[in-house]
Amino acid sequence: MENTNDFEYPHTFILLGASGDLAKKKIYPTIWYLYRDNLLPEKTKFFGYARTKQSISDVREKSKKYMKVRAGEEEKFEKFWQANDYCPGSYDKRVDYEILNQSITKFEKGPIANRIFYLAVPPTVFEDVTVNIRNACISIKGFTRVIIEKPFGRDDVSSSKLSNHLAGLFKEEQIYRIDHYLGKEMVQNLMTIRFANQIFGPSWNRENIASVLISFKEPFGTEGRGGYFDDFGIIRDVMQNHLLQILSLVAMEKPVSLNPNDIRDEKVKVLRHIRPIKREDILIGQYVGNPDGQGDEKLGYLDDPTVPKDSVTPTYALAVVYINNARWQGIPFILRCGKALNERKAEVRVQYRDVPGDIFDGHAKRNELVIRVQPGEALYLKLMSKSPGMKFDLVETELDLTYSMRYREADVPDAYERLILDVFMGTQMHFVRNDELTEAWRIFTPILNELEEQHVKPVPYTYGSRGPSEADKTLANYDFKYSGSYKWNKPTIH
Ligand SMILES: NC(=O)C1=CN([C@@H]2O[C@H](COP(=O)(O)OP(=O)(O)OC[C@H]3O[C@@H](n4cnc5c(N)ncnc54)[C@H](OP(=O)(O)O)[C@@H]3O)[C@@H](O)[C@H]2O)C=CC1
Ligand SMILES: O=C1O[C@H](COP(=O)(O)O)[C@@H](O)[C@H](O)[C@H]1O
Repeated sequence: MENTNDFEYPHTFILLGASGDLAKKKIYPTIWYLYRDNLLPEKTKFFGYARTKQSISDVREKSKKYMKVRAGEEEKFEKFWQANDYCPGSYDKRVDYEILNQSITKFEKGPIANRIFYLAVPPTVFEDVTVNIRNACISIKGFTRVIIEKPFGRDDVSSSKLSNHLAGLFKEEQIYRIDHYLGKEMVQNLMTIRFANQIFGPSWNRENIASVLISFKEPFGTEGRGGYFDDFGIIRDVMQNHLLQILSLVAMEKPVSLNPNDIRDEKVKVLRHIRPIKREDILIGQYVGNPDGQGDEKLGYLDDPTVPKDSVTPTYALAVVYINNARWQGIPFILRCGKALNERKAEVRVQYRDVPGDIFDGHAKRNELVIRVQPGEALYLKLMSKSPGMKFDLVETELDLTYSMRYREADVPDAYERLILDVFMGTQMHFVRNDELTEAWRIFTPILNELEEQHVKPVPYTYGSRGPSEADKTLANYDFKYSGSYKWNKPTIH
């Protein structure tokens, strides 16, 4: 067949679960921004599909407050909604998908037309939806691509069942598993930082690096979403996917090329060197209310009415993984994530070893390369310098690449914008391949089972704190040194 991967052909983007939260808060705004910026094929038609009986005007109304329309963009915004349609239907009845198919076909003029399905639906209907797309809706004159959202199962067995199910319906190159952290600017920058700078390559190993800390922090709790969360917990929600994806980009060997499969081959390879996490290598926590806090901060996880009163689901976890290869053997990679903490932050800290043969009476602190994913993308390298002036003292300082200062005009796109555009373009570099998923579950399933079977009680930490007090001791035990003496002189913008 002719290469159909061309933006001149008609494309249809079908959003299943169009009545849901993700759709209104994230996907409709995202496709609008892509449309507004003329990034999509000109002949793109959008279809919403869900059980709710409503019109496209209702969808528009519900997503209105999440979509930014700047002055002068009103006309384009109207055109965007004219390119949208909504088709109500059930998830399990083939006949409804046949009606959807007929509606899509009406717009597919010409010999070639492509379809992209975005599954913003709960896992319970996932199998029905994919079977019905395959049976009634695939494009017969172009490509069909399917975007799926986590959870990709809840352990190795359920994930492999899901993978087998999908493999029976679509080829791997048709499946786009979203981990939205792979769409974030600084996560995408990891490969560039590592492989386009000779300064880092030679020291990126066990001889020079003492430990690596990869953190995710959120300043809010489950806020009524505890029902979903309680079945998964923070390890499945954040650590097994987002943090492990970051780890594989930090630790993998240089890929043969930028070809998506060459990159994903290296990511899988590094994961294969990790043994499953052991009980002694993990600390779990659950937040409790802060009586002195404001509003929601007063409430602990167990106060969420959608959470069982005796739940032992962790809302915080710190786990250490070791990569048993020549580059990293013995070096702790510390993954740390939690909800209801003191701040919103996602970052990687690569901490170098102490300087050998110290001539500065122990005043030389460790170098640390910090890759700040959010908020406020930044890359800074903490280093020692002579204090300016007559004295010969040491001062802790940094080489600082703060994006908002260095790239003032740059517009850093949202993760979903990049990822959805990638699907139109057919590049799978920033999507999770099936074998990556298998490895991720191999590493995490035994500890998840052990924690659940033994009903291990998480340690309490206060809403709004930095997490369980034990965590800093654990970090120190795994050779992550915090001196507490570094001060950042925030530059002022002139
Ligand atoms: N370009 C930029 O944006 C730059 C920003 N900065 C800012 O300067 C400030 C300080 O820099 P930073 O790199 O964070 O350096 P620090 O070494 O001062 O702090 C590092 C982190 O260590 C953690 N920490 C605090 N107490 C302990 C402890 N007892 N044991 C172990 N860890 C501890 C905290 O994070 P946690 O609670 O997550 O553990 C803290 O953020 C930050 O706000 C940073 O964002 C600095 C340079 C450049
Ligand atoms: O996948 C998830 O990520 C969000 C955090 O995403 P971010 O882009 O805002 O950092 C988290 O709140 C949610 O629990 C989790 O499922």
